[in-house]
Amino acid sequence: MQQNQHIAARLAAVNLLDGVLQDGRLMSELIGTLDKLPSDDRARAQRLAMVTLRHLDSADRVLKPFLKKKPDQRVMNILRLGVIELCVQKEASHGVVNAAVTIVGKTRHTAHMKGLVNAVLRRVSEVAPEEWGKLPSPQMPKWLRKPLIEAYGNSTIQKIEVAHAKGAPLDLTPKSDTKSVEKQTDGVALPTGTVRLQDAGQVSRLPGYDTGDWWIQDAAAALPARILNAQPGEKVLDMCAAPGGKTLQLAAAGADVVAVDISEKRMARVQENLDRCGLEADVVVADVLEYQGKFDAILLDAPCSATGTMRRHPDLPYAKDGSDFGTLINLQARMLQHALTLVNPGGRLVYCTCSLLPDEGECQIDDILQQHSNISVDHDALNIQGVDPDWITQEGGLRLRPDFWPDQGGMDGFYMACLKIAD
Ligand SMILES: C[S@@+](CC[C@H](N)C(=O)[O-])C[C@H]1O[C@@H](n2cnc3c(N)ncnc32)[C@H](O)[C@@H]1O
Repeated sequence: MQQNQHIAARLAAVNLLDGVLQDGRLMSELIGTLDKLPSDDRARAQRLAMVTLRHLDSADRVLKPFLKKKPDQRVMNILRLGVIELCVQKEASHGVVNAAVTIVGKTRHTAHMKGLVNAVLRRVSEVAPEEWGKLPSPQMPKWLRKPLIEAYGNSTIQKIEVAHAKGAPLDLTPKSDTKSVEKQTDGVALPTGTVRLQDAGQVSRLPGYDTGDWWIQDAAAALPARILNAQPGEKVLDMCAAPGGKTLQLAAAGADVVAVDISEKRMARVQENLDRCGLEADVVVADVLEYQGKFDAILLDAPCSATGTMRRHPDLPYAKDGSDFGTLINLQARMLQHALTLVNPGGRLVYCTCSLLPDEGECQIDDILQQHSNISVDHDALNIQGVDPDWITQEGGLRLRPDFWPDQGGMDGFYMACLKIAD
């Protein structure tokens, strides 16, 4: 029975890999396919698929000498999963090889590859686990690596790849008191006030979850709202708000917050989070491009490539190929232009994206500054606790990268800038 369950989880992991690598779908879109599995198997399947995607380049390097010709994608994914189980999960070789052979035998068009899978994984199990630690960090796919090397240079990209391979810890934003959240969760407070947990386990079981003392938010993602520095009673618009980490920060600061997002489903999560944390905001489902009103301060967290979140979402560079980035860059520019019409004179706007691509960050701000003589960058806004002056860019924004804070567990890639609108 136990053995069958493990086969079920491994089979589901291979199906997830097929979904990402063959069909170009994100893991978040595929999770629903696991609904029939018991929760332990579901978690195991997701974990196995995520670790395999995170180390895909290394798994392929290990397999290459043992394959005269690359087999079809499904067989390749079964082999990749086997390599990861042997080299990362350190599972016993007989169980890994038997499971892989069983899975390859389950599908008619791959069943004839049982012998190859058996032979390759047996040979991998003899040499690879020891060699694994000597491999370079897995590289991201070329379509993304190339523009990022152009933007940051080869050595920075190598450091970012080291950070991606490590994955991400769990970061919490305290509702009010950092010290008590640090103590309650046994976490460590980072210089910017985020509390970081290395081995969190199930989030809803952590102390302070039910009482809404904190919410999950990467340390980098917590900075745009800190830079906006909303004041009690100020009228603040959170554009593109769901799932609501920044809405919660703005509401916790005592601002009068309107949170707008086009996704009804995601906005239901914003309301749930507000309720859990005992905070209030006006939650509106709408297209921000059509939304009207006047505000003292605006936070625009525009939809983007999400390339800054790859350490958390290793499926992203495989499910995407960059073909939709032009549309996103255009949408960001339109949202930014519209947002500026909603700010009161003398007000401020923080623009941000969880992207590593300068086209979605620095270039958007450069364009706005060229087009509007009444708008300037608020350099003083970046003067907040824990922000390293080295992170400040030429035009006055903040460029955050996964390779920053390497000894503390890194941070997501992010860009943000605070714009001032003249009176
Ligand atoms: C980067 S996420 C926002 C994350 C959020 N600010 C937070 O901190 O939790 C981008 C959001 O933009 C929303 N979005 C995309 N196009 C939109 C539009 N035209 N109008 C409103 N929201 C939109 C998506 O539904 C998504 O929730």
